[in-house]
Order: sequence, then C-alpha cells, then structure tokens
Amino acid sequence: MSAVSSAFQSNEPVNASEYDVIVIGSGIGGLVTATQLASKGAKVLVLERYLIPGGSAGYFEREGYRFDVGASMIFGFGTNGTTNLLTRALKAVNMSLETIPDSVQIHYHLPNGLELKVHRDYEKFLQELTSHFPHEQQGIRRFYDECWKVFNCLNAMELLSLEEPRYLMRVFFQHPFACLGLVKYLPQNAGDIARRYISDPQLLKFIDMECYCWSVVPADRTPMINAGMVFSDRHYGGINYPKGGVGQIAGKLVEGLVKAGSEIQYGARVTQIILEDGTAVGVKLANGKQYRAKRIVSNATRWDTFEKLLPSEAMPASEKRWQKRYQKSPSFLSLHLGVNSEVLPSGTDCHHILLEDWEKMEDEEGTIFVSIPTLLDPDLAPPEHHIIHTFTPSWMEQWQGLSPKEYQHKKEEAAERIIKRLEKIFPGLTAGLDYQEVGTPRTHRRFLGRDDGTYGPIPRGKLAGLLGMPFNRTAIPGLYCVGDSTFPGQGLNAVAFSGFACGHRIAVDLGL
Ligand SMILES: NC(=O)c1ccc[n+]([C@@H]2O[C@H](COP(=O)([O-])OP(=O)(O)OC[C@H]3O[C@@H](n4cnc5c(N)ncnc54)[C@H](O)[C@@H]3O)[C@@H](O)[C@H]2O)c1
Ligand SMILES: CC(C)=CCC/C(C)=C/C=C/C(C)=C/C=C/C(C)=C/C=C/C=C(C)/C=C/C=C(C)/C=C/C=C(\C)CCC=C(C)C
Repeated sequence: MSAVSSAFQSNEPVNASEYDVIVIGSGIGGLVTATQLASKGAKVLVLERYLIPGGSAGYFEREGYRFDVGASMIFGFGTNGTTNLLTRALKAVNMSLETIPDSVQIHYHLPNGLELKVHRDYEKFLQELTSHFPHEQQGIRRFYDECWKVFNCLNAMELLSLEEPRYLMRVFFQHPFACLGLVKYLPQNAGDIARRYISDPQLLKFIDMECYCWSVVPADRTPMINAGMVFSDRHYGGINYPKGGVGQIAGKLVEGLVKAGSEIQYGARVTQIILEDGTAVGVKLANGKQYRAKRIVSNATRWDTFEKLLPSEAMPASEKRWQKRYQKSPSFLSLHLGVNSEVLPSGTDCHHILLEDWEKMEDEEGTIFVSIPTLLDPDLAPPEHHIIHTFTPSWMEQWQGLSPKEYQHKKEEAAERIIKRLEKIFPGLTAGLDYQEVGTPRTHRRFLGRDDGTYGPIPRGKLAGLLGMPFNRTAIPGLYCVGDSTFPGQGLNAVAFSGFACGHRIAVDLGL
C-alpha cells in the first residue's frame, strides 16, 4: 500500500459507529439530507468548515447590510404540489419560513433593445414575449407548454431516490403516465425541443439566455427536465424570497436538525474520508479529530470529494468517466453594493439580466446578473438604502499569481467596468454608492470550499439530458454525494431534491 493511501486509513480500532450518518458540509443539499434522516430517527453529525451554515445559500453582514452570498432567486417555496421542496424540507423538521412573493422572475435587458419581463403570471409573460415575436406566437406557446408537461409529471409524484427500486415501482403504479413522460424527457435537452417549434434566430437566442442564466450553458446543453422545472415553477409555486434573507433557510433547517436530536459543528473542516477495506467509515478533521459513522455523505463538490478528501488511487473509474463528460463551470465576480434608494426608480424589479451582444453571452464578464432583495425585504439594508448584488462569470485563472496590491487593484478595475455597464439600467449608480465589497473566484473557493470557486458541473459538450448526472451512491461503499454535483444539478430546489433522494436512499440502506 502506498504512503498516500495509508494516510487515509484509520489507525483507530474498529469501534461501533458513534453516528448513523456524517454529512460533510452544510449547504442546502447537505442540510436537507441531514434533516430528512434526523426526522426519521437517525443520529446525524453535520461538519461545516465555515462559521455559519448554508454554503452558497449563506449570508454576511457589513455596516447594516445583510448580503446573500449567492442564491437569491429562490424556487421551491410554493404551497401546492410536490415540487415545493424547500417548504417540504423545512416542514419535515417542523419548521417554516415567511416568504415574500416576487411578481417578476427576471427583467431582461438584451441586445437590439429586447426588453422584457418574465411575469409570475404565465399568460402575461407569453403575451409580452409574443409582442416581440408575433410571427412565433404558436411556437412560443408550444415550447413553454411542453415545459409544463414535464413539470406536471414531476409535480404529481412524491420525489424521492431514483436509486430505490421499491419507490420506483410504487410511483410507477401510482402515476404510470407521469413516469413514462419523465422517462421520455430524461435524455433530452431544452434546445432540441425549442428548435422543434421555433425558428426565429433571435428568439432561439432568447431561449438560450433563459437557460444560461441558471444552468450556465445554452439551451442545447440544458436538460429538458430542469428547464421544465424552472420555466413552469416560476409561474406555479413562483419565486419567493425568505423574509430576513436567504440565510434563514439554512438557519431554520439547522434549528430543526438540532431539535430532532442531531448535531452540527462549525469550524470543522474535514480533510480526509477514512476508508477501511475500501469502505468509507469516518472522517478526519483539520484539527486531528476523527469521527465514525455507518454512512458518510459529502456535500463538497465531486472534485473536492474525490481529489482532495480521498487518496488518488481511490478515485473510481466512474468518476474519471464523469470528469470526461462534465467540467467545472466558471466562478463569479460578485459585487455586493449598498446604494442610496434614489438610485432605483419606482417600479424597479428585483432580478435583472443585462447583455449587450449575443456573441458574448457565455464570455467572462459577458452576462451580468442583478438581484435587489431589499425591494422585497427592506429590512436587509439601513433605512433609505438598498442592496444591489450583481455578478458575472469569471474564471479562477484570471485571479491567480497576483500580489495583494495587484489583486486589490484588479478587483477595483473589474468593479468599475461592471458598475459602468449597469449605469445603463440604473443611471446614477456610481454617485449613489454607499458600500462596496468585491468577491472573486478566489473568494468563492475560500469561503465555500468549492474547487476553483465553481458554480457547479456543466456538460463539456452536448449530452443526453440528465442521464449522465450521477445519483447519490458512489462507487465507494458507505460514501454518498449530495448537492449540485449530483442529479439534477445546480439550484437550491435542485440540491434540495438531491438531499431528499440521498436521505431516502440512506434511510433504506440503514433500515430506518
Ligand atoms: N438560486 C440562486 O440564485 C443561486 C445562486 C448561486 C448558487 N446557487 C446554488 O446553490 C446551490 C448550493 O448547494 P450545495 O448544497 O451543492 O453546496 P454548497 O457549496 O452551497 O455547500 C457546501 C458546503 O460544504 C462546506 N464544505 C465544503 N468542503 C468541506 C469540508 N472539507 N469540510 C467541511 N465542510 C465543507 C462548505 O463550506 C459549504 O458550506 C448550488 O447548486 C448553487 O448552484 C443558487
Ligand atoms: C419507474 C419509471 C419507469 C421511471 C421513473 C422516472 C422518474 C420517476 C423520473 C423522475 C425524475 C425526477 C424526480 C427528476 C427531478 C428533477 C428535479 C427535482 C429537478 C429540479 C430542477 C431545479 C432546477 C434546475 C433549478 C434551478 C435554479 C437555479 C439554478 C437558479 C439559479 C438562479 C440564479 C443563478 C440567479 C440568476 C438570476 C439573476 C440574479 C437575475
């Protein structure tokens, strides 16, 4: 056995496990897994390297502002159906959150003066889009209606682990047509379906942007199942912002976890997953402490899990194959701004997308995303002030090898470029600035522990929809993954699904 691999072996005697399950990381994926299991009576230990829970759905406070770290456009807080997974995850541990409905999902500011809003009201949205492309009236309706078909299949059934044959049999008998519908859509991408109905190149570019702004890839590489969820749920459950900020979601899940008798530790950075005879049996922390459990779950990205927490020889062939099909998406350059309220004209919407040239949609600093949560919850900023959180794709390579002074300077230059472009939507932004904090891919890597600060995995080329995304079990016995590097990918509601599925599979494996 090599020196590397022996470092990952435990020297401790084989004791009975202290915990049923250890979850590495308290992102929403990790917390939903933990709370699902705790609610079924499992004793769970969540180990979080940072000081608060939530990961990308965390927050930080500066000078009277409470900024969301990342996630801000929140799906999954609906009241009906089965796809309201955040509502359901909280309810499982007797928790709930007050949320504020957003009447517009996105206000787009696109090339050639294409200005339009995605209203919560489906018909109003279709009307507004059709007014820009009247010759595509039928195609527009047929494409978005097909998204509803996917959503209606999902929203009819209990959403649990697709790796659990008895559940699959049960949902198949309860909802045979919905299951067959999903089987049909699983290998498809949204772009193929859009092109079936739509031919106008500008409109197809708009559909690309509709996908890109949450999947970070154009429609041809965006799984149809995910497009069906996003393009329909925004009109069904809607986009709803948690009162008190996004950080409340993780806060409440932790409260429920602890009330259910399980534990979370902060400042607890896992450096190794301990293997015995090739099975994951525990973890080792940076402070040298070791914990053992019957099952180990990693909420870190697959790159972090298999390249940093395990010895390189333990990398399963299936992971190597997965890395050939998927790559890390770019990270983001994020500006957390505090502004005087005069900067925002009355009637300003909460979320905006700005792009001036279609050719630059996928480029570094191409598309600009804007979120103004204080329009929904004014208490997140001092009186007469607002938060503008704006971000744009950025790669780690741009930010490495710089002296502290160069790094600072580069951040300031980048912030100036973004703010100048935003002046188009918010004239007076520069003059109205009260606070500014700039995050780079390095910031995301440091605070979220995500390799290269990545937003998550994206297909290297065109793949068969969602079929290539791994479920929660891994090739290493005892080790599961959860979060955005598992089926169905990025997004809080998506990682909440992965948490439900992971919790379910482990509960069955443990006989709970
Ligand atoms: N809706 C939006 O507006 C929006 C915006 C940005 C991101 N998001 C999404 O939010 C989702 C976040 O979900 P997630 O659950 O996959 O992950 P996450 O990255 O949010 O959470 C992972 C957690 O694990 C912790 N961690 C990592 N390595 C560790 C280690 N070795 N030891 C201990 N702790 C460790 C991190 O500190 C972090 O808290 C992503 O899908 C992202 O795409 C959404
Ligand atoms: C039995 C038989 C035969 C069969 C079976 C079949 C089946 C059952 C199948 C199933 C399937 C399933 C369940 C699936 C599921 C799925 C899901 C849940 C999905 C989900 C998804 C979600 C998503 C994707 C979401 C996303 C979101 C996002 C990402 C967001 C983002 C946002 C952002 C970034 C922001 C931006 C903007 C501004 C700021 C402006």
